[in-house]
Amino acid sequence: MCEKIAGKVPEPRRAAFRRLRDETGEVIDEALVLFFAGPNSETGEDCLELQAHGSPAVLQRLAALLGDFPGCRPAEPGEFAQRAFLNGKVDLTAVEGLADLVDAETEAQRRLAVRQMGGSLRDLYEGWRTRLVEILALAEAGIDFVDEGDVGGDIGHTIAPILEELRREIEAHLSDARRGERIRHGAVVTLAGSPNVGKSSLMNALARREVAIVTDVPGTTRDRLEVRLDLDGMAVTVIDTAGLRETADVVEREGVRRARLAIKEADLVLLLGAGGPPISTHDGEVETWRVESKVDLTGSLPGRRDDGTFGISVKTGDGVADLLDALAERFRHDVASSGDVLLTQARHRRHLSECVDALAAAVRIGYDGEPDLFAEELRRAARSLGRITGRVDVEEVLGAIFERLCIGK
Ligand SMILES: Nc1nc2c(c(=O)[nH]1)N(C=O)[C@@H](CNc1ccc(C(=O)N[C@@H](CCC(=O)O)C(=O)O)cc1)CN2
Ligand SMILES: Nc1nc2c(ncn2[C@@H]2O[C@H](COP(=O)(O)OP(=O)(O)OP(=O)(O)O)[C@@H](O)[C@H]2O)c(=O)[nH]1
Ligand SMILES: [Mg+2]
Repeated sequence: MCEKIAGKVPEPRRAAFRRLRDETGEVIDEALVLFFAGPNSETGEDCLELQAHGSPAVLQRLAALLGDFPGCRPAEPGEFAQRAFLNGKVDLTAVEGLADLVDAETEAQRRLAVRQMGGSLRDLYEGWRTRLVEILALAEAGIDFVDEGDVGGDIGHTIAPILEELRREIEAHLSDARRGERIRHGAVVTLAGSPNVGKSSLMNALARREVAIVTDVPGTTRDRLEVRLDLDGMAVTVIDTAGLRETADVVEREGVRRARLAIKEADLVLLLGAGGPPISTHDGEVETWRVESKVDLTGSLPGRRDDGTFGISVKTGDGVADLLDALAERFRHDVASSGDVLLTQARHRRHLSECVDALAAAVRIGYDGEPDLFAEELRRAARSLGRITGRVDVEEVLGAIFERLCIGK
């Protein structure tokens, strides 16, 4: 430890009150000081915290004084987490969990992130990797000693079902209907329909503020507008779009093109119409709910109807709460599953798919078919799992993960 502060550092993990002074003895601030002795700290290194009053003047003066300490400099973005990783305190999935926790807006996002930070994914993936490495050891023992004649024998029969079981487990984890990723990113609900049907009015009602311009001129909305809602713990992005119609106006035509894109990327489309025949979105793929708007004018029934459609009036407010309830209900399953061990990143999905491919190749080749090639596929499968937690080929994934974290994390 630096000799300037030796003897003045409080006992580890006990907050102490200290007056922070400059060289002349002038008091800069009154602070709480907390010392963590490595390796029992967040980064695994010695950490000294000065919990001062956060005004710009105090921080600037402290930063300047600390800059004079040998080896002291401001942290790079994500450097604390990076050091924790490099010192073996956490794996990559825990760092990703921490980054998600810092960004979490809803209860489902928080719960998913905190579990991941606590090692839920690391345990799962490292567990699979350990099993693979054991099988690999068995296979390699067979390969190495095959000339000696005795170990080879039945290895192929022993290994095949274990590999199949592993592959099945990983595939089940992969086919989760993207629940984890949807919780993390938020579900997307797109408001669509002809011009003037009240999409932007509904948007404003859902957002409880005037996000979108509303006028009685058809074709008012051209840009795509987004708001984030917290529906009983689920993050939902609602997108308002340009009314769908053929038009010679170049600007509006671009708006309609973007509206169609927003419909494609939606988890759910609310297709608004002022009664009359249903409007086609030209896309049967996306789940679509029909919403009859302006029921105060038509006299139609507000709320959810027996045929699954909704009636709303943004003017009187009738039916809007029912629609919100139904949306929350629609995503309740996702919120409930935030306590499960879920895949949360496309990065995990990619490596897991590689792993499954390699396992399938290994099974196809078979230990008895071509032991060297078989073992090579198993190594490829283990490497893919190792990349998720950061046990191998770390460099290429590091930057992408750590730069998401803010300075000082
Ligand atoms: N004041 C303060 N609050 C904070 C942080 C911090 O660094 N300082 N954190 C910053 O992100 C978070 C807490 N994260 C922490 C993570 C690990 C350890 C730690 O001392 N770990 C030891 C002992 C663990 C234990 O007692 O179980 C270790 O891992 O060995 C401390 C804080 C949120 N709140
Ligand atoms: N009476 C009544 N008028 C409504 C209701 N909802 C919207 N309006 C009116 O309908 C007109 C069009 O509303 P908008 O929300 O701008 O419609 P839009 O679908 O966004 O229209 P575009 O952006 O042009 O596609 C405005 O004059 C609104 O005040 C409603 O529930 N009842
Ligand atoms: Mg509009």
